[in-house]
Amino acid sequence: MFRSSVALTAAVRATGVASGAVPAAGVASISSGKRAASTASGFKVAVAGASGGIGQPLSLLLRNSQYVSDLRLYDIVGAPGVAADLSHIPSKAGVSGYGKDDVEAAFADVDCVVVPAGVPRKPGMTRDDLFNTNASIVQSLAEAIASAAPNAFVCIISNPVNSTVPIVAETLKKAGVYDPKKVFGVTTLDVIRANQFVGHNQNIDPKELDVTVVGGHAGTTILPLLSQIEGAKFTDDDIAALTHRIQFGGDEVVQAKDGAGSATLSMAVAGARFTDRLLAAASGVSGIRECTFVESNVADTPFFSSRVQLGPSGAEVVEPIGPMTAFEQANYDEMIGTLGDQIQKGVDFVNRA
Ligand SMILES: NC(=O)c1ccc[n+]([C@@H]2O[C@H](COP(=O)([O-])OP(=O)(O)OC[C@H]3O[C@@H](n4cnc5c(N)ncnc54)[C@H](O)[C@@H]3O)[C@@H](O)[C@H]2O)c1
Ligand SMILES: O=C(O)C[C@H](O)C(=O)O
Repeated sequence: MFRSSVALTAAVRATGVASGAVPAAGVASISSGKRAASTASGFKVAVAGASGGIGQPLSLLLRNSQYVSDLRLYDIVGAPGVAADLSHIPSKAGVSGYGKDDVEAAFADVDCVVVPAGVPRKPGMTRDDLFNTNASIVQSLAEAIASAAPNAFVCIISNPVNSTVPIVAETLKKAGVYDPKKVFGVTTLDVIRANQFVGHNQNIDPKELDVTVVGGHAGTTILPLLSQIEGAKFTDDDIAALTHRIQFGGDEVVQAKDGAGSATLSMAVAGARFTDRLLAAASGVSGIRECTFVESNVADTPFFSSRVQLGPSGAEVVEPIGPMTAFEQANYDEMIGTLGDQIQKGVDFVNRA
């Protein structure tokens, strides 16, 4: 009743991460530091930044995904240790860890690379303040993907997403391997926050919701379309307060962690949900529609997060934004220039002289 018009529940049940499904018990066949050979049907998935605050719980969740047969953990520090730890969790799937100099081996022929590598915010910082450090990290990882896994899906978590996704796209273009259907900015945390905050406001189970959140992933560029939630009834004050909380939910966590980083556990759940659904769609499960930041022409910027129909080739159909209220349109009009500037900043970074 309250859901957006999507086949959400079926998709959740079909994928497994959300329900914590673990494949049948077996002996982990791969020890850390070695290249994995798949022992179960599924996809080869690499996590870049696997030892970090997001990387570890995300890898744990992906370890339990029915769609992952070979999990490669890459980080400049600590990945073999994380892989050794995960390898003791019963699964037929392989898991292996790779250090600083082994990025090519980590990514070799994988089907999907998920990237939570890079520094997180501290209180008082914007996501854009991370650009100077994270732009180079993401660019170098994109170069390795272009070389070792040119056909892989690439799921970018590293901030500022509004700029790091264009950096990946431009880097892959330069290498001649860019497929716009395969590069995704992971904005799922905005969606799960919206589900949680709206669910409590409307007194319904947040797990029954799948709020459409469009735009980008930074402050006012995050635009939840609360008017598109079927059956919900909001006051104008609710809409203003919920919209602001969804836009600035990241700041709540940064402030509460008080210098120790930003959202990690909720992001791991969001990253695992997106990856699992992408892989489910790639394996032939139909009807999967997720909000994600992709190249498209549905808005006035070359990249935009909106609902995307996922399939074997990736982003198969980018759906239009749909009807917006005057409040939502005003928010869109106010932020779209900023979003365009942040995208252009990423493009310029790669194409600088
Ligand atoms: N998209 C989102 O919704 C979202 C949500 C939360 C955090 N983030 C972003 O995710 C990133 C990671 O956050 P975190 O809390 O996990 O940070 P973290 O510092 O805990 O972990 C980052 C990891 O990246 C690794 N790393 C650094 N350079 C690397 C490289 N060149 N190759 C491989 N690994 C490298 C580090 O060694 C570290 O283990 C940040 O940029 C943060 O802003 C995005
Ligand atoms: O807020 C941050 O810096 C991390 C992340 O983008 C979030 O939305 O929690």
